[in-house]
Amino acid sequence: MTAPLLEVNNVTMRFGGIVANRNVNFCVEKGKITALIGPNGAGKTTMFNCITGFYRASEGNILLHGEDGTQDIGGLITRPITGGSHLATRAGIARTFQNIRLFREMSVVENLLVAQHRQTANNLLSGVFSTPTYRRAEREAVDRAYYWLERMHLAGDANRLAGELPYGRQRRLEIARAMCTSPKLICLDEPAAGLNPAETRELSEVLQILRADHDLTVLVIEHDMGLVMRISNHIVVLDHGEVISDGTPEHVANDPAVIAAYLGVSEEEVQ
Ligand SMILES: Nc1ncnc2c1ncn2[C@@H]1O[C@H](COP(=O)(O)OP(=O)(O)OP(=O)(O)O)[C@@H](O)[C@H]1O
Repeated sequence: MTAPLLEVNNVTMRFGGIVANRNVNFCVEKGKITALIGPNGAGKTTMFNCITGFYRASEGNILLHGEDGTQDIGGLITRPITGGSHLATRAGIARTFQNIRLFREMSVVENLLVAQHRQTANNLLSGVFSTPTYRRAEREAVDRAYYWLERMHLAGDANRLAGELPYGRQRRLEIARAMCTSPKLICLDEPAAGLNPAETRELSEVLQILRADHDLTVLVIEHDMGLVMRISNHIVVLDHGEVISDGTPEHVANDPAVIAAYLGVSEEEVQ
């Protein structure tokens, strides 16, 4: 096992009396594709929201390791005054959403430039006076946007309105936008939802290319088991908020606890 990029340690997340995640532990290895799966209501999206800094876990911690040290995601989002989920993005965690959230009235390329706002907007004065540093940052942002459009096979759509793209392309645009933040870890929430089989195949190729060519680490929630088994190096299974299985695709696919959870029967009935 290579070094973990992300560690989820004893995370419990409560909404009043509802326990969405209970004492969850798992690691995301650097340069691998890890899938988080489980039946509906298992707590996958809640876990994602904790990892990406949208929620502060009620208990436990989530650590992102990097060459620049270790960041505690819960600590970043609750930092006094400046804290928030943007600090998780800044630390190197990007995400896409179950329901696509693009700027629909902006062009495709504008969506990618907005994502790079932090890199380009050094300060107000450099923008007003269009200093050489500011112009270089702008050029780099445009280059990065077109680079990811090419990689996601969207270059021909650069000037179309994002909201006018077919659904499968909008999904790829969300991934391109996340990649423009130069993440260490990209978290994809049901990227194949609503895609037809051809689009799903294309998505699986894109994810494998991202991992192989860019040494990217991917954490994905997905219900399409064909896709999960094809692309994942490691699978974590949640049921009723708890981890019930963790291992290779072969291990998880043959685990009686996982089969029971998906069939809605007890483990003894499967064995
Ligand atoms: N903001 C919230 N307030 C109260 N309960 C919540 C909230 N978010 C999630 N829950 C509850 O937590 C549990 C886990 O929900 P979650 O959305 O994380 O599951 P999931 O595995 O992502 O489900 P699905 O596969 O259907 O998207 C559910 O019982 C859900 O009703």
